Amino acid sequence: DRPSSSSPPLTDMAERIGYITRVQSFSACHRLHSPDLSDEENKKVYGKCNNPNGHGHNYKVEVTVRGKIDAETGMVMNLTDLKRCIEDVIMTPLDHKNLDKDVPYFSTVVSTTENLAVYIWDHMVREVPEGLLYEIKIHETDKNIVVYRGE
Ligand SMILES: Nc1nc2c(c(=O)[nH]1)N=C([C@H](O)[C@H](O)COP(=O)(O)OP(=O)(O)OP(=O)(O)O)CN2
Ligand SMILES: [Zn+2]
Repeated sequence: DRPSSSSPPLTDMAERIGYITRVQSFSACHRLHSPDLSDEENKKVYGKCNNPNGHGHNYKVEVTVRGKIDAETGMVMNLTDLKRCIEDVIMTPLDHKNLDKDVPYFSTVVSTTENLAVYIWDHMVREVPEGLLYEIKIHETDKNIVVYRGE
């Protein structure tokens, strides 16, 4: 039977799932050079991005978490906490750095945006509450965008 207009609104007991995203930009330089290829092959594969002195990007990263909207707080997680995770995982180790020279991970892994997304995922997944990390999306340029979801 339909509740009368005077009855309190039905509390929605269904589990509601939300996706929240925080965006952060950072600047870094790199050179696309695979240790598994010869210098000639590197030049062939990466072209101008293999120039020895490297180049820079203003990367824009979108970190998305997915989870239940908490009935009491109304939050999937506090975006202030996500901001701190981004500071620790992205800004401190990557901002204004040379990815290949300042980040040990990229001393043996070519610093493509795909690999950068994997790096950020692997470190972010340890920082956010278990099971919540959904997606890392990186805009390397206005035209180049990479998505990684932990697969
Ligand atoms: N699959 C990938 N391909 C390329 C990557 C990458 O990370 N993954 N990265 C590069 C270079 O880093 C380069 O800086 C970006 O490529 P490009 O689009 O050529 O950059 P432009 O500045 O030339 O931008 P346009 O506006 O398209 O000219 C290359 N490939
Ligand atoms: Zn580049």
